Amino acid sequence: MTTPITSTQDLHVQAMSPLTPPIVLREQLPLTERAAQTVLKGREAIRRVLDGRDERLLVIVGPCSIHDETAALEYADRLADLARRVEETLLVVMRVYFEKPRTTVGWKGLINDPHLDDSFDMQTGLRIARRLLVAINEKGVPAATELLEPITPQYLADLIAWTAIGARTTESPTHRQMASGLSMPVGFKNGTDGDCQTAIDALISARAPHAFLGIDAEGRTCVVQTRGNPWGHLILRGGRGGPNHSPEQLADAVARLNAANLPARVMIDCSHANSNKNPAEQGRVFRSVLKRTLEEPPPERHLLGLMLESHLFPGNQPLTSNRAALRYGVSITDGCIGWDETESLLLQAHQEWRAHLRSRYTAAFTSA
Ligand SMILES: O=C[C@H](O)[C@H](O)COP(=O)(O)O
Ligand SMILES: C=C(OP(=O)(O)O)C(=O)O
Repeated sequence: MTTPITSTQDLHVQAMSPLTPPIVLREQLPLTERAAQTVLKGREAIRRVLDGRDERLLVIVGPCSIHDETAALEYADRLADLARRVEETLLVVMRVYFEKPRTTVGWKGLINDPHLDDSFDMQTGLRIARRLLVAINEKGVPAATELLEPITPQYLADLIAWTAIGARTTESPTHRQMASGLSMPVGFKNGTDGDCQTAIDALISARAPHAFLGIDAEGRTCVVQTRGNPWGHLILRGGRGGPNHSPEQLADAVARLNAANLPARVMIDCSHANSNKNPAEQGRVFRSVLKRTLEEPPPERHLLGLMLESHLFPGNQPLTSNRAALRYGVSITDGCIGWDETESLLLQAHQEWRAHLRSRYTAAFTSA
């Protein structure tokens, strides 16, 4: 008589439910011609800002997380109009964040739990995310997101112009490998400890080719071989010790990028630990970084752009699955600045940057 074999795996797994393969969702919600143009033009514009062919500032702005399609579309409409008004000086890309990394536990974003009730209907989450990205790109607004699950890009990456790897995953080999195969520029945040070396190591890693386990468009597990992504860049977001956007901290980051033979262009995230998670601080950080940059002589301009967490209305609110109890256009994750402040910050940046560029052109013309 044989002894029954005791099961040794899935001991802590409750259930597994198969998902529609990426190719099926992509066929059901296809990349339209207009959306593709927005993605391609957005990525090319970002690459031009990154390598200095375009002197505009890149501004990644939008909600901390998306939980309500209607509010996201209203935000995109407003941003489309504002982006046109400031396009001479600012390249505006909307934060359309569907995946939230958590320090411990909490709501993990619209893809993970679209009904906000721990039902984890990711099939619907992916569908809403894709539908929203098509609609936002159709409005001519390029989209930025954080990619957290390495499965997600097969479902959505054709609609993304710019990606972040967050503070909690910058050190993860999986995310560095994923970034090495992504088609768009990728910003790496410094780690939650505030040290930018983790992100610099990530930049080196993501520029290199990798081979790793992933999925293809049909959803089959496969070996993915990448070419390396040359469009990685550093984002300073502060850390446990406080903000890291001071002139000295920026100079230190630039020195480290130079030492690693990486392009010395840095984005400053005005939110997160750079504002001590206080949304009221974001405007002050934005204005102070901008003012400093305006005073720097042009060849030393290391500021690539700025990030703002902004929604239709300021602040945040506790999450509840009772949607009727949620205030419209208010974040359910980190506190955001409201639309009025967003508009005034971007318009002010536009005016100051335009005056700055014009005075430089005039000086160049006069001295020629
Ligand atoms: O941007 C959002 C949050 O800062 C991030 O998801 C971490 O949030 P938590 O520390 O509240 O989990
Ligand atoms: C989670 C985010 O940022 P960080 O990784 O800097 O905490 C974010 O930008 O939503």
